[in-house]
Amino acid sequence: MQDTDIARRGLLLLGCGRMGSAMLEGWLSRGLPAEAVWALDPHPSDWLQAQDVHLDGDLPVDPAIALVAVKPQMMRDALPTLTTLAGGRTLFVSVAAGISIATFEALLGRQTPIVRAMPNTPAAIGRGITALVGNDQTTEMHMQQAELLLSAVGETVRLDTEDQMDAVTGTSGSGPAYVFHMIEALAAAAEAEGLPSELALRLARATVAGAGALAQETGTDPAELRRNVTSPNGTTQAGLDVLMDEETGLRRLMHDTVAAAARRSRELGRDG
Ligand SMILES: NC(=O)C1=CN([C@@H]2O[C@H](COP(=O)(O)OP(=O)(O)OC[C@H]3O[C@@H](n4cnc5c(N)ncnc54)[C@H](O)[C@@H]3O)[C@@H](O)[C@H]2O)C=CC1
Ligand SMILES: O=C(O)[C@@H]1CCC=N1
Repeated sequence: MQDTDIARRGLLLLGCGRMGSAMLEGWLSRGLPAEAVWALDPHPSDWLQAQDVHLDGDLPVDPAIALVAVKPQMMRDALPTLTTLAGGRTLFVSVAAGISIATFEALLGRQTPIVRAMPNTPAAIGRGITALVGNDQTTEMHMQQAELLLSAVGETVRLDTEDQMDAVTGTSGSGPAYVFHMIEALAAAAEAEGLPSELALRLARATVAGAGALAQETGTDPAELRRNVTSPNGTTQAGLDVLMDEETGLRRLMHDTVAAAARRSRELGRDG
């Protein structure tokens, strides 16, 4: 991140809570100089206050990117702080769930280049994935600049249309929480089988992390990886008979989970 337009002109972060901090942690650890970052947050965490970023002072004159990471419900209050930067050279990037490009254009003007993005918290360790889509004002250069920023904290993927964003939010934006709950549930089940809690959690955490890494690093079809674990009439088969039950199994639960999150994303877009 050194010697980039972002490092030279600056990055402005509006809202630096859980998601803003996860990304900022990733950028700083990948060489973005702290003095190139301006953060605005009325309730800065201890962690944020301990960074050498410009905190809650004047706006930078001409930041390359203004990244908006406030809650969707706070958007209408928070965004006017940045209107002096709208319609100029600064690229706006929003990570807010649900808030459409049209809403940003209404608040910032249609001349403003705006990228709507959906990252996730593994960005803190450089293992996030962010989906992006730009408005009519974003050029290929703007998209590449947003990708440069977000690829420093994980993978990036461009969407064909903005209406894919609600499903993306319900899948990869919220998805880490589903996986963390999987660790919790697996550990609780191990405890119920008599293991001490510390051992149960250690086994569950390493299993989810190891299986995720194996799927990611080999690129092998997860169904094949699953079959590789499953000996005919063995222990895994007995477990999967429960987990893959058509009526009560994980596929249906996950379907309903992602559908509920995507629906909430659409609601946030309507109601703020
Ligand atoms: N947490 C997550 O996993 C993800 C969150 N997001 C999006 O990121 C955004 C932030 O979410 P979180 O970080 O989870 O919430 P959060 O509540 O942890 O952070 C929001 C921050 O905004 C600050 N804030 C409130 N009013 C402000 C104002 N007027 N000006 C500047 N800052 C203000 C708050 O003090 C807080 O630190 C949301 O729009 C959410 O949809 C997107 C992807 C994943
Ligand atoms: O829960 C939320 O609304 C945010 C958006 C995706 C992940 N966290």
